Amino acid sequence: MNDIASIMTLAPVIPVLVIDDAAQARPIAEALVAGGIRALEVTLRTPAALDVIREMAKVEGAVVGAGTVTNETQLQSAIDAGATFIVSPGLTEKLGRAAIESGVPFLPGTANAADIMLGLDLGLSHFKFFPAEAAGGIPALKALAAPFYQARFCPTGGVSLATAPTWLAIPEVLCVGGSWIVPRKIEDYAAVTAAAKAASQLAV
Ligand SMILES: O=C(O)C(=O)C[C@H](O)[C@H](O)COP(=O)(O)O
Repeated sequence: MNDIASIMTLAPVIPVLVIDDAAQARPIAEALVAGGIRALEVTLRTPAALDVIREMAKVEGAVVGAGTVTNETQLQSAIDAGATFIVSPGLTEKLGRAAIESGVPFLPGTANAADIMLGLDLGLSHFKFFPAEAAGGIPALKALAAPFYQARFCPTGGVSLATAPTWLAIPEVLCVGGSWIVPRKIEDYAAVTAAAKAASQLAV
C-alpha cells in the first residue's frame, strides 16, 4: 500500500481516531477491520498516540496512518512508530517536501485554492478538505474541484454518516474522514464494528 489513492479507496470512510489508552488500540483496530474499515488515522492528539500506532500496526488487515501531523519532527516520529500514511490538517511547504522525500503516502489538509496550488506545485494531487463543513461545505468543494479538476479529495471535519453520501457523490471525492465511528470514550467494541459496517457500505 504505497500510494495515497489506494489507501483512500480501501473504504468510503477513514476513521479519525483520538485514543487515550494504548491498551484499547488493538481491540479498536480489530473491531474496525471486522467492519470492513482498514485505513485507520490515529491522530497525534494524545500522549498515547505513537504507542497506539505501534499496537494497531500489529493487527492483520489494518493500514495504520498518523493524523494531526503538523511538522517534520512529528512526521518522523509517526513513521518510526510504523505509520504507513500521514494526514495533516494543513499544508506547509516544509512538511510537504519532507513527506515527499520520505516516500510515505501523504494526505495534506487544504481549505482553499492557495492550499491546493501549493500542493500541486509540490507534485501532490490528493488532499484532505478540512475543515469540510466549516470551510464552506459541499458548495465550496464543488467550486474548488472545478478549476482543480486533477485533484482528489477526502472531506473531513463535520462529516457524519448522514451527510457522507452527499459528499461521496461528488466525483472528485474518493472518501470522507470522520470521528463519528469511534467515540473517544469507548466501551462497546461491537458498536464500533456496527458503525464501521454502516460506513463501509456507503456508496462511493
Ligand atoms: O486531527 C486532525 O488532523 C484534523 O485535521 C482534524 C480531524 O480530521 C477532524 O477534527 C475530524 O473532524 P470530525 O469528524 O468533525 O471530528
